[in-house]
Amino acid sequence: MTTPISQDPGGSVLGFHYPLPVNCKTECYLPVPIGTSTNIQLTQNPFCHCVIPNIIKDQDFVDRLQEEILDLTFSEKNNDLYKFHQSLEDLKVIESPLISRLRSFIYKDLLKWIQEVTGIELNNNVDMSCASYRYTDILLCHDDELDDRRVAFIYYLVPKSWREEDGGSLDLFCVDSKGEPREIVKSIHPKRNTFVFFEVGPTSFHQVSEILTEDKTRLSVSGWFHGPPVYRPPAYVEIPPSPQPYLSIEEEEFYSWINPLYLDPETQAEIKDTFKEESQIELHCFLQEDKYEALMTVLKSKSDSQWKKQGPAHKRHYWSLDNESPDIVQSCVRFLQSDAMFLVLSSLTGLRLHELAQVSDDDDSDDECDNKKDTKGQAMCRSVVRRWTHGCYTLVHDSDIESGSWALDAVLFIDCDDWKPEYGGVTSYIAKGEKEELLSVCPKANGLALVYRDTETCKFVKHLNKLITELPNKCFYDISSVYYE
Ligand SMILES: O=C(O)CCC(=O)C(=O)O
Ligand SMILES: [Fe+2]
Repeated sequence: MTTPISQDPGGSVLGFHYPLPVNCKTECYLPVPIGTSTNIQLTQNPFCHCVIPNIIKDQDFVDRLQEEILDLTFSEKNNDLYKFHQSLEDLKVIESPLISRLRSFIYKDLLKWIQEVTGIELNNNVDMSCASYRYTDILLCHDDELDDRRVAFIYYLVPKSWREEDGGSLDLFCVDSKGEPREIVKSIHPKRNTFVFFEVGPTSFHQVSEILTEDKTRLSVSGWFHGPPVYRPPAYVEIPPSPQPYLSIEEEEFYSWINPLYLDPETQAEIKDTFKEESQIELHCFLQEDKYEALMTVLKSKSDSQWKKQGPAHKRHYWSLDNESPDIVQSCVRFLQSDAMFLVLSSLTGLRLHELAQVSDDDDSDDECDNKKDTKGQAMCRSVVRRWTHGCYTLVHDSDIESGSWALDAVLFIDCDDWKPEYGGVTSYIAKGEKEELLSVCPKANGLALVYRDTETCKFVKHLNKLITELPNKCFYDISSVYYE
């Protein structure tokens, strides 16, 4: 049994004549709609979503709508999660004829239909904007949950020639037992004049994969239907591996690693002055050249299977080294975690990372630091060896315990000659809840980037995009250490 959604054929300006499906709570494949040659697919897996191809019958309307959208002003949106352009105008009130008609189609006809099909209660709150994704743009894994969003929708206006290889698929993730995204189980490739909607909930993890075509634009109109908020279970909080106190290594071993420049008291004093002023500094040529080269050679010789993929996708994607066999990489980590290194870092930063560290009088000037130092115990450190390839990133997330404490970040970059910020892979520091970037660190070969961050600062590594495939190596490595006073 079917019922046309539009009671008045004249009123259905966009030619929406799909029959109303009955009892669509389970996976089903709806009958061919009247007047079109395609099918609606409503699916429950991995979460309730629906693809309506060819939704608007009038192709001329679609083409003119696109022209009207392209006349809007777009502004760049760029942060840890995304890079694309979004319309500036408020589409809630915009009066351009075709966009207004699309809006009323979505918020009258479609809203009613979606409520019936999904059983989700919706109100008349409207959210709608246009997005334009170009080469290397992306929207990483997220769940859309915010306040009373209940159903997300996207109407695609990509060129007819859009192919799978052009990227920009809407990827849907399934979740693991902790409710975190595990893997992509479905990719919806954008098609002109296709309308997609899905239920927003704790498991609605999805992403827009990177745009890989240089000459086509993925244009879309998207937004949310709102309704009574639903219960959201608290997000899983992960416990990072515990930091460790410093290790003892042979003096000789320590001196074989470090560039002697950084042991010179005068240089140390200069670095410390800059660091105290700016809370950050980049130390060039940090390792002795022969050690750096040897370290790089061994890292490059590691097989893919020695690199372990780190997730989940709504927090991070990079490769970390499963370092079991003793080799030069492990020696470098031991050097970075050594008591001598804690002491040198104290001299370079003025932080008290070692009981023998001299803390000068002017170190007591900062009240905030004072309070913190009163409560400190033994200094600790944690290190990870990472490989950054095309598609890697980290995201800022609410349940990040890591960014809840004062810490000194020390990242040693390897094999990243000629790295350009537009490739991604840049570490950005931002104040919690703010958009403005406080600092960005671009990988520099054999550079040690030191950043002292407070509890209100978080960091992320920007998505590494397709531009890195220009480079012969197509990746870089780092050893990231965090020191706690
Ligand atoms: O454009 C798409 O396919 C999805 C967009 C999306 O997920 C969003 O804007 O939150
Ligand atoms: Fe989304």
